[in-house]
Amino acid sequence: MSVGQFPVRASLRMVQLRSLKISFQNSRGSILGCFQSRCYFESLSHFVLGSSMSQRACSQPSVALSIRRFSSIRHCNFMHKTFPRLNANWGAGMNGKTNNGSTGSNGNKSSGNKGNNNNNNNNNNNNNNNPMGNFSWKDWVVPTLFMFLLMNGMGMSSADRGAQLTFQDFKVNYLSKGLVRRVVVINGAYAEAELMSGIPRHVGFTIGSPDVFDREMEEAQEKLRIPSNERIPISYETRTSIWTYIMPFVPTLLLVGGGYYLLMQMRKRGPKGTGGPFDSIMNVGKSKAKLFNQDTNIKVKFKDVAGCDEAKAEIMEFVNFLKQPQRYERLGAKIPRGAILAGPPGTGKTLLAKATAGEAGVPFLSVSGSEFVEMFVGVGASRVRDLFATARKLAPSIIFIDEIDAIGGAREKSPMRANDEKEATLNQLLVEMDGFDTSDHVVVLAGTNRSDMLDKALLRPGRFDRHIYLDKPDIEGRKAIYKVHLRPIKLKEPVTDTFAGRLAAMTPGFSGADIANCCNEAALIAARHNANYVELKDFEQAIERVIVGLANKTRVLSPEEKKTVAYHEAGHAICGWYLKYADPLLKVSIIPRGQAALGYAQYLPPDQYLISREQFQHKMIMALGGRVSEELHFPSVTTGAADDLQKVTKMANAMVLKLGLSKKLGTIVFEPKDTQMQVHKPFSEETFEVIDTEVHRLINDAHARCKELLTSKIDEVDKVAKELLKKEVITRDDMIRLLGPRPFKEQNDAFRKYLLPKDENGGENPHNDSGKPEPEPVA
Ligand SMILES: Nc1ncnc2c1ncn2[C@@H]1O[C@H](COP(=O)(O)OP(=O)(O)OP(=O)(O)O)[C@@H](O)[C@H]1O
Repeated sequence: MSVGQFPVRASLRMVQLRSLKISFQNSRGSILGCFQSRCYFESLSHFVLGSSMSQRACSQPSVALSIRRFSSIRHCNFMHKTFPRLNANWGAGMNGKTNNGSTGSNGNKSSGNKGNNNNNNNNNNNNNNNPMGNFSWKDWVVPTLFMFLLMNGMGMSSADRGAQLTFQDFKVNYLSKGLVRRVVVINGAYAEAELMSGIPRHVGFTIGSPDVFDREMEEAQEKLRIPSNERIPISYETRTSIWTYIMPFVPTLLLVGGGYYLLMQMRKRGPKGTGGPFDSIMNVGKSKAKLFNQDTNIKVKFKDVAGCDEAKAEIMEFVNFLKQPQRYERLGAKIPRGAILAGPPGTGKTLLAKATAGEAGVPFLSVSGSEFVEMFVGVGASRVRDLFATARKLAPSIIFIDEIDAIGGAREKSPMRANDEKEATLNQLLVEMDGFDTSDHVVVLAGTNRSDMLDKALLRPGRFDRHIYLDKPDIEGRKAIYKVHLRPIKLKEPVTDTFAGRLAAMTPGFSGADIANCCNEAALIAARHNANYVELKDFEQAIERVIVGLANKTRVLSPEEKKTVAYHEAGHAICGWYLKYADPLLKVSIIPRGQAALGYAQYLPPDQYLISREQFQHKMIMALGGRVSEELHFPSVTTGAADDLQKVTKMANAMVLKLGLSKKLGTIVFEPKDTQMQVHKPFSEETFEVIDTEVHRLINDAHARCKELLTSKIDEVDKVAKELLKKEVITRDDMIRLLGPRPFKEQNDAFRKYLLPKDENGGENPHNDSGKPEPEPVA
């Protein structure tokens, strides 16, 4: 009996048994199809044979994805399509039942007599309504493949094994009835009996061991009195599953597949345009330079770079060359290939390079020296090659390498300390700069804070022929930079020369970046107070914040500590007031600020390039003012002068060792360069002793002179300290009120020009601020 001729009786029995049904559903819950294990059909045939084995037979490994009432099989298109005859019979059976008034599989009550045609129509309707129709073959492939593999994975398909029995069942139902043609023992563990005819063709059962099975078969046949020449032949086979071959490769396949999938995911999720880490591996040798051109529109122009006119003039030549190369070439001039922009941090090197590109209107490739450095040898060199190749393609163009010291540092002489990757990168840079001739119209600009440590080969003419030094701006430079950065700031009045000059005078030693930061801070402070404009007081606060840090409100000093700080700062202030070469005093405060300062006195040093011996000595006396004041006013001194003492020692050492300002030691310098390690002392023991005594003498002298000064001004120190304790902050005006005008003319011209009130600094007082003759400086 074939499955196609499946009788109604059997199907009804199955409904009662609530047998297995495998269904595939998509994510929306629609049934894609269902699948009935062969064992299931085989088990049906056992019912037909009147066997009670079907339930056991259905205990085939659990392949069911969902177990439902068998009746819902009506929705299974797969069954309808695959087994049309079964489908027809099935429909007849089910509907035959419902026609009799019982509840149909879908719970609907049917009425009226409808023949098979109607049933088929119903089925067709069901098919049409079936959501499965919307799915493509792809929806079938994965689940079907999965099922196939799963069933193979169970060792052998149910078709291989036939119905599952016990040896006892086999003896009673098959052997004793003479239905068995032959038996095959598979893998020594499973016996498959081929039947004479009918369905199933095979039945099977597990055995303990072949020997025992042989014996039991012998005994069973003996008991059944089967003559020895008619005994069932038993053969032995070894069968292997497809999985036996596949399984060893599965971990590898999973690893490779998983890795590939992860890479793909990372690539998808990487930052836009970069392609994620996958791309970074692939493009490891590519230059990371950022390209700016007319499209990306470099908005920086020379007018935005203030206070470095000489540097601008130098670099302007590059711009002219890139704009009109023939003007130079027709006279046989070769334009310099590159320029090193050197100088302290924040002095506008990058800004100047950008402005050059902005003015020239040519592509600008900007890269940082550190971007060439990679763990792998050769990557840096490859990036350099790529950078220059790109620049040549885009010519005329500008390459800007910021922080070139990262790759251009002097090569190590000792092989022990050599760095292959760094040297390979530098060599490639040297080659590329030699390699392109001036007709390439590529200009290389490089920025560094440490031009002293660059390799000499890089600096020779023909490579970086121009060395442009950008120093911290002087008062006029600062004024110009303030004017640039005040442009976007909302002030009450338009920026005047005096306003910018006043700010510039208050910020000696500030770099362009400091000034930009200061302007921004002032705007932030004004915004914090909800002000409509940014005012001078906001700038003053911002400057104070940049110089000495934020007021430290959490650091609370005891009254005793506060008194010590007040006298300490008053000592500094008095020294500053009565010493001829002291810088103008702006403010004294005993409010703790920043990390360590418990108080501070703010002076305005001039832009000064030469310092005399007297000026040095006065600076040392001023620095010692705090400690000496403590000595004079308290029984014991504190640690508060640690920083001052460090400064004084440094100054004394510099005077003796570096500046030739010691009379005893004379004009000899012993200060080693910062870059060199000092192994041997470059002086004899006698000279060492002289140095030692000279340093001591200078400090002791300064201390004695400071003590002399503060003892003579003990009342003034007292007044200032008391005022400080009362107000915490005193200004120059308070000092004038307490002590009278300073007896010396201020040395700082910028201070006199922008910060001194007119009446204090009128043309009538050429000598000093008080109008009295200057006293003799403290000798
Ligand atoms: N001469 C200047 N004129 C106007 N603004 C300036 C000037 N110099 C510096 N700045 C301001 O300081 C910022 C930082 O300057 P820049 O990056 O050019 O400094 P740098 O010299 O390259 O510093 P580093 O050596 O640390 O790289 C600039 O964006 C600009 O706002």
